[in-house]
Amino acid sequence: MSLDVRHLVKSYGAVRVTDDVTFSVPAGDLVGLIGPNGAGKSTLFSIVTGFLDADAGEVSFDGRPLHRVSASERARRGLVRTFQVPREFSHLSVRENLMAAAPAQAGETLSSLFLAPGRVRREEAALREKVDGLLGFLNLARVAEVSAGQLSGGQKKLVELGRALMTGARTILLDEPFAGVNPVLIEEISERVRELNAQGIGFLVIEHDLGALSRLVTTLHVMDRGRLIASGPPAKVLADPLVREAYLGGLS
Ligand SMILES: Nc1ncnc2c1ncn2[C@@H]1O[C@H](COP(=O)(O)OP(=O)(O)OP(=O)(O)O)[C@@H](O)[C@H]1O
Repeated sequence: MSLDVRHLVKSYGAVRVTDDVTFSVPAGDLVGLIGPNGAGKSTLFSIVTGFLDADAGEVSFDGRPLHRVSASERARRGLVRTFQVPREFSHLSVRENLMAAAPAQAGETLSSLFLAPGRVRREEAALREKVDGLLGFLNLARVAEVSAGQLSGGQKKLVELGRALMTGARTILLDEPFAGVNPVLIEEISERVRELNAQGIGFLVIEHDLGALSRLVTTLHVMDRGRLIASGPPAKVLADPLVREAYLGGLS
């Protein structure tokens, strides 16, 4: 399902945090979004996934405009984000975190518990099977019963990915999946993303680890001070003098 962002504008006071941003994530593509601190990347994610309203511009998913569509409805349609700081339920186990991310089940209404017990049982069995499958796929089976708050940074990122997958997402926006993650788990997360992408799930990934991101994505978009300044294959984009200048400027 393609994601299309057209002429997106968002200001805080006099500062344009996203300034006429236009780009697409074609269905099933693997795309990176980079830029110096404060460039506007996370704000863009929040607008695309419905956590924040834009001042102007349009976001469409699968050809349908998302104007006034809530974040939860966007998730139901298959467009889901993760957060820079994972938002797991720290006191719940990893398994419970995944269960809690599933779309509403028939068993959650009291009436269907009485009127359709067979359906409720079937849905619960299917849910358990899905969670077991994901725990195995994400290499989290060993820690399934551990409180999510006790996991390493990288494992928490895997739980976030698992929670996104539980919703049935078709396009997932990952906000800094490698931040605070050790190199071994960075490779593991990358591999899982590649496998999911091979199954047709599209990704848009914000990341400051440009080496790991470049090995993962086919296209990079670069933001600087709210504007999109470059797009293309990673090697070409990272060699672009305008991009190098943006990063050096950001470091000074
Ligand atoms: N609620 C807000 N009110 C005012 N300014 C904000 C708000 N949220 C973000 N900003 C500002 O908007 C700009 C863009 O922030 P944003 O978090 O989108 O950047 P980013 O590219 O994701 O940065 P980083 O890589 O550091 O996470 C920053 O200057 C930030 O201070």
